[in-house]
Amino acid sequence: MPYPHVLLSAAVSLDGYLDDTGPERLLLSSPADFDRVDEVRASVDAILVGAGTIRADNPRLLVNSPERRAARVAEGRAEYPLKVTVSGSGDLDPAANFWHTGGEKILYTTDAGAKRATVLLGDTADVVPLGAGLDWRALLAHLHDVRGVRRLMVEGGGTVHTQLLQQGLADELQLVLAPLFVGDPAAPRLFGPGAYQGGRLRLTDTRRIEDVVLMRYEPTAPGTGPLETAADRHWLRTACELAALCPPSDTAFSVGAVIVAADGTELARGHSREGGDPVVHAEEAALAKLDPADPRLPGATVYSSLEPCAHRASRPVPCAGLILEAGVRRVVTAWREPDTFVTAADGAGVLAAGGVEVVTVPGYAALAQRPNAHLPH
Ligand SMILES: NC(=O)C1=CN([C@@H]2O[C@H](COP(=O)(O)OP(=O)(O)OC[C@H]3O[C@@H](n4cnc5c(N)ncnc54)[C@H](OP(=O)(O)O)[C@@H]3O)[C@@H](O)[C@H]2O)C=CC1
Ligand SMILES: Nc1c(N[C@@H]2O[C@H](COP(=O)(O)O)[C@@H](O)[C@H]2O)[nH]c(=O)[nH]c1=O
Repeated sequence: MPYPHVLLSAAVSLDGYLDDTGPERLLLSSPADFDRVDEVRASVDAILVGAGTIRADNPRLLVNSPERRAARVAEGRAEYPLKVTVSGSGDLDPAANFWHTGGEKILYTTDAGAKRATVLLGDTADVVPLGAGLDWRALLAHLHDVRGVRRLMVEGGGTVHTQLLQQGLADELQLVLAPLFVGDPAAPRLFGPGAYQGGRLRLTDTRRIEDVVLMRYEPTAPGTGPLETAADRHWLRTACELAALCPPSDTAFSVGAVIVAADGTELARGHSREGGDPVVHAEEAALAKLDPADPRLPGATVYSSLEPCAHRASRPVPCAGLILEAGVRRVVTAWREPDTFVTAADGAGVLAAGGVEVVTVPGYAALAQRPNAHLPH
């Protein structure tokens, strides 16, 4: 199920706080950084904040630059991004600036919250109940499928940021570190307690902006169950892109594969026909780079642009068998094998029968097929 690209944005003090406990919003960003935030807002389809931020800050969440708004309109987009909020209670102040500035507004809430919010808000906003609880995946799917949102900027607060990161739904973090301290344990923190990915995130950019530092990160750790995470999509895209390195062939697929440890460390990568071997497969090439006794293998995820093979003429063991032998318990793939070379190959079935969690992400099938466009499938 496709979701928007989710960008978490926040400014944080040196001691990790998002705000103080005073009545006014704490300005952590510098003037130039607020302008950068405005630029990011102008680039997205929707901006989301939690109900706690509406209560604490009474934000407008506008694109303030007239030039940026004009550019959006010139591109055929709405002048302002869609404004999105979440509330379990539905207890929202109808006089808040959020509802009376900018473009369209949407509230995601519970069934009980929707009853309360509808009374309070009338037709000021589109009120969308998501059931007894608030399911973030349902929210993201609704934004993508019903509202056409492809890029979502999340501007907090900490409760919302924490959930999206812990549930593996954040594609990107844009954090600004401000040179000041809050020092009040009652103040809201950027990230709360709970289960985060182990290991390190990927640092993709740093930039000095006056006296603050912008840091951009991407989560790296694979998901752990049947649902794909943002990090899974990142690694699967890498696998698909690796297939471009394959020497051309009219008699075999071009496939890329990456093996990633549970903490997000890349262990090995490979592609079809790598290193002058005319028949080696991507998963096989990647696994061959690892010690079979590597203790990280049982917790690792194999990403392969094409479903691992179930039958081979050129080798004794197909890739599904190699993966089982390696003790890997999770495989993420973009494209189920068509009948081009082997009829009814079912590598996913072989893996599942061996106890491996196989996750297929159809949204990446076109990318996996691109280097194989000359083959019938
Ligand atoms: N420095 C910065 O960059 C930023 C700072 N901030 C600061 O953050 C603080 C607010 O953060 P915080 O208090 O964590 O509030 P949030 O903005 O994260 O909102 C939390 C509220 O959202 C609703 N909500 C969130 N998740 C769920 C869920 N799974 N199910 C149901 N409802 C949910 C609930 O609303 P309800 O209570 O209605 O049920 C909850 O109380 C403010 O002080 C603000 O200034 C905010 C944004 C950016
Ligand atoms: N304090 C703080 C942020 N706070 C965010 O900005 C929102 C208010 O924006 P506006 O409606 O335009 O005034 C607020 O609700 C919160 O999401 N953001 C930042 O980049 N840096 C900061 O220092």
